[in-house]
Amino acid sequence: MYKEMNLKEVLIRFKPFYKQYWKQFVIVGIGMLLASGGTSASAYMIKPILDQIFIDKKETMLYFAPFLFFLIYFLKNAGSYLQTYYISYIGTDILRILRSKVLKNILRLDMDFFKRHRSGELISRCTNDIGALQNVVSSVIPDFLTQLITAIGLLGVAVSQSPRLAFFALIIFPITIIPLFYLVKKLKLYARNIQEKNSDLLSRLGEIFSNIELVKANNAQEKERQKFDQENKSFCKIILKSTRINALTSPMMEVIGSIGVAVMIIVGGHEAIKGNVTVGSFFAFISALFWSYTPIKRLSNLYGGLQGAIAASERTFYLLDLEPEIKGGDKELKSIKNIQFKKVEFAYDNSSKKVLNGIDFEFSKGETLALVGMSGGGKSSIINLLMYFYEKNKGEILFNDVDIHHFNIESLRDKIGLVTQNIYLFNDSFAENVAYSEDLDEERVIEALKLANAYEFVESMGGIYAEIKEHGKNLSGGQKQRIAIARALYKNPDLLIFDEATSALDNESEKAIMKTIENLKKERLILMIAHRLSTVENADKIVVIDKGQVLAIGKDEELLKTCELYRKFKNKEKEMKA
Ligand SMILES: Nc1ncnc2c1ncn2[C@@H]1O[C@H](COP(=O)(O)OP(=O)(O)OP(=O)(O)O)[C@@H](O)[C@H]1O
Repeated sequence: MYKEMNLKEVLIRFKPFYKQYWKQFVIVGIGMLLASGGTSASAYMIKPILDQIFIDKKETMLYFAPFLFFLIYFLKNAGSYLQTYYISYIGTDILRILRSKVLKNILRLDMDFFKRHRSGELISRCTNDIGALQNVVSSVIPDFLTQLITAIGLLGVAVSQSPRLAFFALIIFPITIIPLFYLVKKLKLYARNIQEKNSDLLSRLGEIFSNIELVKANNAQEKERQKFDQENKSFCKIILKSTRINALTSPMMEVIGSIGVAVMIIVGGHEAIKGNVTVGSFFAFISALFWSYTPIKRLSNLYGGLQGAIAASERTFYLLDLEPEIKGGDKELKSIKNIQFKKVEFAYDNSSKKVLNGIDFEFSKGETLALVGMSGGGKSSIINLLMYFYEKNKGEILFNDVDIHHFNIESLRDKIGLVTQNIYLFNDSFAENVAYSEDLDEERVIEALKLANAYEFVESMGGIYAEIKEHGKNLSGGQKQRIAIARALYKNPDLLIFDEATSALDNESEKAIMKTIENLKKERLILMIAHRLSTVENADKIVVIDKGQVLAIGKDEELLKTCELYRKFKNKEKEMKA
């Protein structure tokens, strides 16, 4: 699904982000040089201390050396501080930008994308994956660079003390690296699996909590826990596998490395006995070699950590690169006067199963159009196409005689107010919920609430600035629906769409809202879907949809005469009422 990347590709992708931080990078560079140089300088100091103080017994060195030691350690640690803080600053800030870019791009994507990905998975991508990158950018990469410079510096000291001994060391050194390659490959694979399992885990939790009523009503707590446990177990299993490999790297390298150091003691000891190197040089050499072992070992561990970042980068850049298929055009939709469907065909997911198969209808400003028909007939799919959530496969959807694909998507959706069965409320005040995407205007909020027959109950709950808690859990189904209707009305759209929007209302409220809708229609187009035919019998046009096709179009009394399916629906409703 996402393109595999190597470290170089990941670093290249980060390049545009790095540019603005050049000043901080200069400070980090100075810090790194000081920190790494300090370690090498301490190793280098061993030779003059041993040779001049202990062997040549020079007293001046006795006073000079401790001062130099303090200075070296001061600079080394000041460098370490500068490097740690500024690299963390760069990392944190880059990831703040990246997180925001990822969300911006995700929000641009087609509705289809959101149907294919579970929300838990997307949350995990925006938090865990980017969190993994943060850890790496602000700690692993700088640590990696410091350790690398330190190791090079120390090896330089070793070479300067005795090139002959260093030559032996350099033969042994690569042997310790070989097993690393195998381990690192494994670590990358595990890192990718860990991130996938983690997002599975979050998705499952998200599903449990958002369906909590269903879970409790069916006493499915135990079943859900068992399903969660399975995911939880496989998540832990993969973490342990990765930890095992990670934990193995360092000891393995140390054991192999100790053989190398043992050989160096024999060879170096011989050289010292023969007088080819001074005692100071020998100790400086061995110290540099010993000390270089710590950064090399750390490097191997950090390289393992980098694999996690590469896997996280693959997933993050995949999201950042995704393009919506529905792009729309440049034309601004200023107002809607007329809407026409001409032989529209549509299938979800490019499948061969056509959900709409040649839909034709038309309606204009001042008219109410109702879509009725059997469940699964394709009514909501028509609305999905009108909102441009999906692209039709064939035919034309015309707004004022111009096809939908010419219009800028934002300008199109600005002109449409959509109220669906699913009500979305935010933990915010009534006023904020009604004004939602637009600026809050108190008078307009009150007017919209009054039109939606909701002002009275909002007043009784503390007024328009009272908070809606837990996504509307303190409201009844009908109350929530009235807030959603007020939100659609606040936008003052040209086209109002009600998809089963009055189904949760009692008869009184429904009648009141239908009256409002009737008053609103003069300046607008109204599209309604309703299972209760009584709701739509006053519509100017009723379109009977069956199996993705238009069976008949007409007013209530016409359809009662001409359309058998409509008659059947109407009779069924009468029987139910009786
Ligand atoms: N996102 C989707 N992906 C794939 N198929 C879908 C999707 N949404 C709906 N369908 C299918 O499209 C067909 C038409 O569904 P649609 O929701 O448009 O019907 P409807 O007339 O609005 O039904 P209802 O009255 O029950 O809401 C159904 O067979 C449904 O299974």
